Amino acid sequence: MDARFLGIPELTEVPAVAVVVDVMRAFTVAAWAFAQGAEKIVLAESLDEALALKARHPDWAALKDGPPAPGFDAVNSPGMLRSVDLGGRTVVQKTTAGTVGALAVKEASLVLCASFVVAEATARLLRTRAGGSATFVVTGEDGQAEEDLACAQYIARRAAGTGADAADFLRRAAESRAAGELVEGVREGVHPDDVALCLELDRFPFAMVASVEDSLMVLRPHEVASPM
Ligand SMILES: O=C(O)[C@H](CS(=O)(=O)O)OP(=O)(O)O
Ligand SMILES: [Mg+2]
Repeated sequence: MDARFLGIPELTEVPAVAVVVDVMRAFTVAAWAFAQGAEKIVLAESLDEALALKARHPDWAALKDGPPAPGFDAVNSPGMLRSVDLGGRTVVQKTTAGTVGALAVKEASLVLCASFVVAEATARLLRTRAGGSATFVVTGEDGQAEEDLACAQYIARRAAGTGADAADFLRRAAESRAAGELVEGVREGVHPDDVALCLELDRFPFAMVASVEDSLMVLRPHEVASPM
């Protein structure tokens, strides 16, 4: 597979196929939201847009990163979200890196949002749909976030059918600055299990596909059949 790895500021043209990677924590959280029953996730451009959507749809659940805030129902923490029943609900998500990265490639023909918990399903979907090339958006730290780069490189290797020892990639993520900040309590809205949950390889069998629906960027789970 012809894979390019770019930070959000480096996205100067619209890629055909984009894989937007945010391990800690937006797209681990998104996968957990689907596991908890969410029907879809609307990726909001701003906190104000998230609140406006919530005001228009009071039954939707609004989620942001950082500390809890008035008007929001949840924070960007897989450890906290895994005990919330989201059956049939729409979630509105706004975070610092992940949702921004997905919105930056909203015009691509195929947009996948990914993390380690959906790595194999994402790679499998790429094998069938990518046509041999993909741009991986490394959302954290302007493309330098080690947890996102490691996950992107792992998925690219799996999509190419190249052998990849997951342990090396997971170790890089575990030693990343983001993991350290989450463990040390530098970041807010954190559950003690968050880092471990972000490092659970292939916890979920679905990939996550984002597309524009009624002018909103909407993320949905996409079941990927296992090879026979
Ligand atoms: O919630 C997160 O882990 C980060 C935000 S911050 O670095 O904690 O402020 O957002 P994400 O978009 O999920 O990287
Ligand atoms: Mg991140």
